[in-house]
Amino acid sequence: MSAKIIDGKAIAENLRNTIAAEVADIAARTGAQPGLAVVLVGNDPASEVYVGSKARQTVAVGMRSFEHRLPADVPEAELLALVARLNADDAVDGILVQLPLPAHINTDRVIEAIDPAKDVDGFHPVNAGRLLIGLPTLVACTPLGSLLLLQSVHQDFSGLSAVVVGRSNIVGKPVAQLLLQHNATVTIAHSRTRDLPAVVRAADIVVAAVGRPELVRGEWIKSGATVIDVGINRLPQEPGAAKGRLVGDVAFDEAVKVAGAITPVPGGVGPMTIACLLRNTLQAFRARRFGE
Ligand SMILES: NC(=O)C1=CN([C@@H]2O[C@H](COP(=O)(O)OP(=O)(O)OC[C@H]3O[C@@H](n4cnc5c(N)ncnc54)[C@H](OP(=O)(O)O)[C@@H]3O)[C@@H](O)[C@H]2O)C=CC1
Ligand SMILES: Nc1nc(=O)c2c([nH]1)NC[C@@H]1CN(c3ccc(C(=O)N[C@@H](CCC(=O)O)C(=O)O)cc3)C=[N+]21
Repeated sequence: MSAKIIDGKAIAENLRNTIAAEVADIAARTGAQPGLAVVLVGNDPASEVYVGSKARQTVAVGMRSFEHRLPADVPEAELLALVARLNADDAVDGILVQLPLPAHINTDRVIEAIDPAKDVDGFHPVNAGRLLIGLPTLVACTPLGSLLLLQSVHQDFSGLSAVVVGRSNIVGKPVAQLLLQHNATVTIAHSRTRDLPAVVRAADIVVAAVGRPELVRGEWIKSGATVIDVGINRLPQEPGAAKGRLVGDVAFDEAVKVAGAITPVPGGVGPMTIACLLRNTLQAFRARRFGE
């Protein structure tokens, strides 16, 4: 038996279409338009690609896109000053500072400088804390996208055991919180976990957010489990190829034979991340301008 492939690309497109319709409706009624500011420090080629596609999709759903590019050696104070200007700019509803930042910049300080009401990444301690407590908030895009993909398979997670591999603040921890909030029984595994294959084998839902190409093998997966592969790993370039192949944290070809449903890489969580960024921007816009 072969797993159902969860089509993140198609689900993301649906979500973007819904957002575009709502943006058009609000524009027709009020003349107001949501705005998203993306800040890129340095010129990492992968980040350039993401920032470019974010800007394109922002405009495609009818929002304003503001791109700010700063040199890799920009002083931290200058980045903080830009964030302060964006906080004060009424045309800006969402602010995203692309990570990772160069080593001389204190990432926590930059994240904490963002107005929580405009923190469409959901990384600010206020928003992370609200998620933990179960208050309405801006939820980090990749975790939210992962949840929406899971909800395309499972109505409810009651009685299901979920294993999240990875405990980063931007993916692992918030994914685990969302799963818990939706009644899964959640285990968080990481680099110090003993016998990871056995831990994963117990899971009805596996979320892999590790950053290790194809770490999770097919034989680790319980038959019929749902697998969400968050990993985006670029393999070394083969001779003659333009680019290295993109693979997830799960050995897809093996896991697809065992799982009940699985996300591909590319075309899984990645496209959902950007769609959820637009969703969060619309949410922040409504909250700021209409108090919704
Ligand atoms: N699709 C998307 O939109 C996005 C994809 N990603 C991708 O998701 C992946 C994870 O990203 P991120 O959370 O930022 O990564 P981090 O490097 O911040 O965290 C990785 C986590 O994996 C754990 N880990 C590392 N090696 C192992 C191992 N051998 N066994 C078990 N656990 C291990 C680490 O454990 P410990 O804490 O003990 O060190 C850590 O908790 C990456 O591939 C990244 O590219 C990230 C963001 C968005
Ligand atoms: N402040 C901040 N917020 C982020 O959300 C953030 C970030 N920094 N830094 C980097 C990571 C990574 N990330 C991705 C977004 C989209 C795809 C995506 O669309 N991937 C496509 C393929 C893209 C390709 O071909 O390279 C896919 O999986 O199908 C991937 C990864 C957001 N991140």
